[in-house]
Amino acid sequence: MISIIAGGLTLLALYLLVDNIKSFLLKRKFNCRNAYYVNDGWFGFKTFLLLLQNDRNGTSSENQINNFETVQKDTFQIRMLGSKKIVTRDPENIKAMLSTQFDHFGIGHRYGQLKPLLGEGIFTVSGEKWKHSRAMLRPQFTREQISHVQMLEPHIQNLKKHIMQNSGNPFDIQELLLKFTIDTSSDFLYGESCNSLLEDGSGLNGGVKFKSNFHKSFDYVGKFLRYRAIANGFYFLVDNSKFRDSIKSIHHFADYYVKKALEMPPEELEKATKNKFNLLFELVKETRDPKVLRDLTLNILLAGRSTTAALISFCLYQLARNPDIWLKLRTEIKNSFGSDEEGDSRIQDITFESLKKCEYLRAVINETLRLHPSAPNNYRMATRDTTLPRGGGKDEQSPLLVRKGEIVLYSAIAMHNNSKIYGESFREFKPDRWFTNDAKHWGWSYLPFNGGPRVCLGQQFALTEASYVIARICMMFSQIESFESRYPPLTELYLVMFIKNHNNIVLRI
Ligand code: HEM
Repeated sequence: MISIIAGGLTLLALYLLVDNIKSFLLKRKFNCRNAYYVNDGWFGFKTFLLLLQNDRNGTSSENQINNFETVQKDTFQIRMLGSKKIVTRDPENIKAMLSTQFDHFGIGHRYGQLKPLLGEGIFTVSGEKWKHSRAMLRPQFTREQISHVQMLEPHIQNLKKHIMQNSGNPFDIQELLLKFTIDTSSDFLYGESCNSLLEDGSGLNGGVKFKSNFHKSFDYVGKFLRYRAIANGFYFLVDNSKFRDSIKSIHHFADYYVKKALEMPPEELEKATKNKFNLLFELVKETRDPKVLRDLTLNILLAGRSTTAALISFCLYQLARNPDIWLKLRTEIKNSFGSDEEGDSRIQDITFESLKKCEYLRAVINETLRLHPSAPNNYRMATRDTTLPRGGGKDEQSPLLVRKGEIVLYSAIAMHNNSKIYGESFREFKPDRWFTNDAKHWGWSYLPFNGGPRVCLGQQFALTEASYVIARICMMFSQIESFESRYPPLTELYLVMFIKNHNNIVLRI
């Protein structure tokens, strides 16, 4: 027995020795230097516990920004639970991973982590499968941009009813926005909304009781998946029966519509598509595999619903804190589309194109996503031995060796909050910065939607939907006030960053 253990240890020592020699030679070959090393002295256990603590306290996004400021580096190395990780906010390194060296980096354990909910879809797969998924979905997004705004108005009316019920008292807009975006997403994806905003229980659509189950299940699973992502390669340990039951109820929802679409005769399907766009009907023309249809639509739902709700929620939080900006934005919107107050609302004039012309609105949204990116951090895993262009050595100008299987964490929120890029006012909400010359040079330093081949497919969709909601709120209400005194606010991170607990605001006509 002792000889087996001794043999095993010798083999391990030999493997480590050979691996270290390989690293040494690769570093020499590519002129690499090491990145600054943040060592907690406990094999990364303290770092991990701190991460969980910050998560609980709502300070994890703040902590990400502070970590870079503390070490005064744009790239550093840490050890978490024994394994080395490179952490970066350097735009050059992020660009390399997402674009110029796209093939050298993959999405790591994402498939296993998200598979129970998403199966094989654009968000979870790589290589040829990903290319196929993306090629199938891309045409739907260009078409969709044109037709989607009119579809939003009935849901705006449902949202307004809730706001009016609070008649000038604080209420949690974030909760309502999550319902709003699941209503609009289900409408867009399946041609029928789950109508979670309707108070009359009319979630009983077509005999399936979605209302209470669907959005609650989706929220629960979203939270749970975050912990599977944190567990990294050990994601399979993060599981419970509520998680599995919630997924069943989400699948039940999607399968109901998929079955309905597959049972439709082709002429009826064609007629229905002409009346009103929905993604499922378009995809049924490409494939009749129910599992593929479920996976594709749920991937879009996960990617697009909470991210857009978070953007609108943070935007209203900022507008409520900044009366001058609210006034300036309302003036632009009133000039373009009128207002309820003046009795000259021109909802029919709000289109994809006319919203794009509202420059101040776009600057307000850009600035919201700079300070509060819905996906504040992300990671990639090296698929081969490779390098990153910067981060090595004291001056961080030397390349950095990344061995196959190593994880590089990148933080959009820390990059967006870097004074070297955004100047001394980097913490302030200043939409006007988007009209300065500096803005022309931000490029890869501004990355709310990622970049490169896996850039967000729904970027225009999300910007249009958020612009529409914010424009309509400006038209319907003359005053906005916030009851969240903390700045920056405490946040919670599931897969998407939200304001922790509630975003309590008041809207008055
Ligand atoms: C403010 C709203 C949104 C933000 C900030 C956002 C951000 C992102 C980011 C950062 C990624 C890259 C994830 C990664 O590769 O690791 C992504 C991917 C994606 N997003 Fe969005 N997103 C938003 C809304 C939407 C919407 C509304 C849709 C669809 C309706 C959508 C569809 C997708 C899809 C399909 C991908 C995967 C692309 C691929 O891997 O090829 N997103 N999004």
